[in-house]
Amino acid sequence: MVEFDDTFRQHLRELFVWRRDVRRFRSDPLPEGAIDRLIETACLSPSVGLSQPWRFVVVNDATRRRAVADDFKACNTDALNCYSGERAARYATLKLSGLEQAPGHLAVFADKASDIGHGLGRATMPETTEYSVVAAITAMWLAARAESIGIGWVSILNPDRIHAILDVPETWKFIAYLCVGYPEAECDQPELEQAKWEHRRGAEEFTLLR
Ligand SMILES: Cc1cc2c(cc1C)N(C[C@H](O)[C@H](O)[C@H](O)COP(=O)(O)O)c1[nH]c(=O)[nH]c(=O)c1N2
Repeated sequence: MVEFDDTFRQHLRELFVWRRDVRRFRSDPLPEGAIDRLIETACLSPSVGLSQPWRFVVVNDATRRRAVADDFKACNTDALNCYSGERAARYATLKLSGLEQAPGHLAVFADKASDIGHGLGRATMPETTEYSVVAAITAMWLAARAESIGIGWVSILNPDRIHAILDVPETWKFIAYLCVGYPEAECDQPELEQAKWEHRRGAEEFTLLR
């Protein structure tokens, strides 16, 4: 039986506080095997019916990386055009991906057709497949931070284009594109909070008693 003591719990809490979505990466490469190790940890995550629906694509090919970065640029321009006035001006100052600098690129998909898990738990809530993949990404995000590696989730992308660029099976649903690398700086405050876009709110704002 493994026991976790107060010191561990305190460190774990610090890990949660200091995990960041990272958009600014140093150029030094990741150590050999780092991404594989993160994927292995992610595979320990809970999944509906033990279906392990996560599918990872390590994107090393420069042409595909360029195509993803170009898609981000196009989608980000469209996103900017959805705002106006002061909000648009503020949006334009935000750095919303580290695609150009991150040494590691990792796309994550959910396999909607896999029969691993024999459908358990998915009959009334098929979306639990995607939820399982997000649970794995969260585990990976924290495990990375424990190794001082930063992850940045990029969703300002067109899923169909990402699917085509990465040439993955039809039944895979695009969930996330992750930039992986060493952060330029550490901070205990979200970058969007530092940029005064939004602020983190406390649990009491999101909790009901019934
Ligand atoms: C599903 C999803 C999708 C995205 C994000 C997160 C998640 C969960 N986040 C990161 C997000 O902005 C960040 O998590 C919050 O601002 C809180 O900051 P910390 O993660 O605590 O640093 C994110 N950030 C960004 O710069 N570009 C993006 O496209 C996205 N997309």
